[in-house]
Amino acid sequence: MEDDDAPPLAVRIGKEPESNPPDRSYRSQNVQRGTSEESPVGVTVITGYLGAGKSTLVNYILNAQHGKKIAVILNEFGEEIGVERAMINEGEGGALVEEWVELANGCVCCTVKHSLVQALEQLVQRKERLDHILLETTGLADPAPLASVLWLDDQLESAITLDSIITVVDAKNLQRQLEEHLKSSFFPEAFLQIAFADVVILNKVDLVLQEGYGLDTSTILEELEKKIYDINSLATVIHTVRCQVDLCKILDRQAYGAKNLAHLEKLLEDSKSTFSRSRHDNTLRTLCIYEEQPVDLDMVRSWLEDLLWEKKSNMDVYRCKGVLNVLNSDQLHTLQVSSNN
Ligand SMILES: Nc1nc2c(ncn2[C@@H]2O[C@H](COP(=O)(O)OP(=O)(O)OP(=O)(O)O)[C@@H](O)[C@H]2O)c(=O)[nH]1
Repeated sequence: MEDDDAPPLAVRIGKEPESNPPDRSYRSQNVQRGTSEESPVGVTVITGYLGAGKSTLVNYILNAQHGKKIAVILNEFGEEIGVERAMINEGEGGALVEEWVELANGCVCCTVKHSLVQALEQLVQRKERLDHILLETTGLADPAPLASVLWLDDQLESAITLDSIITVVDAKNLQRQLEEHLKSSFFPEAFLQIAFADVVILNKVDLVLQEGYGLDTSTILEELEKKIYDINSLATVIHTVRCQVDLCKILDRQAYGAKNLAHLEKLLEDSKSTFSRSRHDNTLRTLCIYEEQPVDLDMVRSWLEDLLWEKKSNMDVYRCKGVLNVLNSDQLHTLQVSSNN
């Protein structure tokens, strides 16, 4: 990983950078290039740990009344293409989405980074102009290299702009993920995704309410918010159930526009000295199962029980999803399991 890819951990800074910005003139030139021609297309990066609710947010945005022509780039860690897309309601004949791009078999933050650049180039060269691009990363993505692609790529920069990085977190699992990260450096992605966010969506608040933990709900949520601010004091935190959020709070934020440039540069510089290099938790693996024949639903259920609850395969499963062609059914079924839910 190159030094330029190191992420900006969000740290509290004073107002001085405005008056004395670091000398990164290439960036300033590119920002000016973007404003002198047609305004660049905003890209919202939607990140968040496995099963936190990223696709739920994409669905919510696409189905809202925003009047925008939106393209969606989906990135899947596994090699099976189409599973992620099956989780999203594209509308009648795909009407809700202007264009889809699926990048499978690797993470946009590392192995398929170049495919991302190509995909973005193609999207902005379309005859019919897009209003916005949503990029849903894998749950294991580190936003830092993505931000560097979107901020610094010469070919892209005049045509697109990083509008915002939205990190969706699972209110029920966040505490455990952060504790384990501190103890053992597991879940580095969960930590980095928050460090990098412009907006953190504290999702699945309903599950916190259900569980209660013997504490007042608002106390639990306040504690979680505090943990988020400890990592990133600059983020806007929004509580949601099923990612239902006012779109004004997440689209067209221009969070990384020229006016925040000095501030961002400062974050990037600061992060270089403080960042730990363990980008991916390499104890995690993905496994894709492809079955040509229709499956027996009872057998699938029993197999899942053995896998998830009895732990007969001797592994922890953080996320499981799929599209099932079920015996004696003329409809496709989707399968969703996210850890501890
Ligand atoms: N109870 C509850 N479930 C939710 C909420 N938001 C999402 N879910 C469910 O959580 C599961 C995972 O949601 P997704 O949107 O697919 O999560 P994701 O982050 O896209 O998952 P990956 O891409 O696999 O990392 C699905 O079964 C959702 O229906 C919520 O606020 N409350």
